[in-house]
Amino acid sequence: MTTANEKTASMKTENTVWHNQQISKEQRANLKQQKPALLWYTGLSGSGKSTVANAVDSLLFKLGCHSYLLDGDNVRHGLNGDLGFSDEARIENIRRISEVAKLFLDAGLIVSTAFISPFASDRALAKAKLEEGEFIEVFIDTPISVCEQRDPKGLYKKARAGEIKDFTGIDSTYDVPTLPQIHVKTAEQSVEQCAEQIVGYLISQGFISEATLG
Ligand SMILES: Nc1ncnc2c1ncn2[C@@H]1O[C@H](COP(=O)(O)OS(=O)(=O)O)[C@@H](OP(=O)(O)O)[C@H]1O
Ligand SMILES: Nc1ncnc2c1ncn2[C@@H]1O[C@H](COP(=O)(O)OP(=O)(O)O)[C@@H](O)[C@H]1O
Repeated sequence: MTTANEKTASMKTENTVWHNQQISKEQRANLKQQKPALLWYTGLSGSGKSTVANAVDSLLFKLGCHSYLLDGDNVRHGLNGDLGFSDEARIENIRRISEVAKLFLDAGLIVSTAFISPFASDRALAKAKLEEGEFIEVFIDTPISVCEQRDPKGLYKKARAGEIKDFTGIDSTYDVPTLPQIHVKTAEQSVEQCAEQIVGYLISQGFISEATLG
């Protein structure tokens, strides 16, 4: 398996030079009166990543925050449309997402990413790209039995019938987060409760302040 590190090492960047920009990340964030953060949602298919991340993004919007949501299915329609679901493709998927998220943080935004992101090593690499404290792992913890019962896209049914290979939780690995900053259980909490818990964390950690809320 090619790791993301090996991939980066093989990139042809010898003749490119980094340009510092005149406007800093801090200036951009100050203008928005918030601290950039990355809410990194992870969980099985059907666990509720998109639903909860959308609820959080809507709440942030209503509160006057500047945020953006990168959603798995949507990003795979464009930027990552060339990637499938082998281990290698998932690693490259998460590598690209973490780089895009980093750019959005640089623009001063509160970013949400909603991808299965099954491998702990890739989530650790995404975290390592950011400044201390900016990476907030949000574990959408939903038992596979509940995900399978919900089956909003009929994918578990197809995977069980052998029509989809390498399906997460069935014949492809999911590394359960060991120390997520935020842990929500969608089988026990409503969407609203999950969203309030997550936004509450952002307020308690100072990413959103009185100034942001006006
Ligand atoms: N084999 C297999 N395994 C898991 N998921 C599959 C698969 N094939 C298609 N899908 C659909 O793709 C969505 C997951 O894409 P991600 O980019 O989040 O996956 S990953 O992070 O690269 O593992 C996932 O979306 P969510 O249900 O929103 O998680 C599925 O709709
Ligand atoms: N508390 C909850 N939080 C999130 N989703 C929930 C909850 N209760 C039920 N659901 C339902 O579960 C499904 C989750 O689907 P989705 O958000 O697309 O998950 P994922 O993005 O992880 O694949 C949706 O149909 C949603 O309405």
